[in-house]
Amino acid sequence: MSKVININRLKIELKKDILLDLSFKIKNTTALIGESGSGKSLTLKTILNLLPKNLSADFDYSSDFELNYNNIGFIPQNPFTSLSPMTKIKNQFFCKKESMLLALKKVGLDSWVLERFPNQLSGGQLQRVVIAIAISKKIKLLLLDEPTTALDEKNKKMIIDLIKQLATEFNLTLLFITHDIDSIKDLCENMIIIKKGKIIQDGKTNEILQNPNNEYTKTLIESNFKTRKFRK
Ligand SMILES: Nc1ncnc2c1ncn2[C@@H]1O[C@H](COP(=O)(O)OP(=O)(O)OP(=O)(O)O)[C@@H](O)[C@H]1O
Repeated sequence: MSKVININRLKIELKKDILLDLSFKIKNTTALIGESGSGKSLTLKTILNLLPKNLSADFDYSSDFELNYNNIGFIPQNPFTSLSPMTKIKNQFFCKKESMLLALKKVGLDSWVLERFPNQLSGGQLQRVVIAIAISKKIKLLLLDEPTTALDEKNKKMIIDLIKQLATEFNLTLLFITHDIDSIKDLCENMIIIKKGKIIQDGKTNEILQNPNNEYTKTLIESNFKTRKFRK
């Protein structure tokens, strides 16, 4: 079983305005869903200790491990900008070559990647490299910020399937942030819906999809399925 992280209090203020006020559990595979501006990135930045200085944070959590650089992997939205462009892939890992090769193998890549620069790889390959770097660190929690947004449909599915497989194999706890319910419905067991910095609904993904208890959740679900039909 993966570890549960209890976010007891996550409150972010900008002067007198409360931007975020949440408490929730990150359990197994959990998705945090909300429209633009709802507070998804602020939640991630707080967990990663990367909050801008103009904001004040009241953050309290409990878990079996510390939320720090060694235990957390982060997969950002855009693989094209998340790696250093002038640095060969082999120098973007922070481990021995043996561990690099092992991690690359887990994401379906090989040693040839190590001598390349990021702009010599495709989006799908780059996102796999980013995932390989994360798992090479023996992390416990994987944070994902819309990791498939910059990818085409084929790569999207490949990355979601890969994350699912690695989460099981490495016993990772996942927090997947997105506005796209469609991308997480087969991956995340639990779902938290946020609006304007507050939790609107949370529970099992399949139960929420079958029984959204408010208009906002319904709209998020419907807009996803509409977009999907439109794309076909
Ligand atoms: N550094 C900051 N200073 C002031 N306000 C901020 C700052 N960062 C974020 N905010 C505000 O906090 C709210 C939540 O922002 P956040 O970036 O977490 O949204 P989001 O859900 O990630 O949106 P998106 O899906 O568009 O990325 C927004 O109203 C935003 O304007």
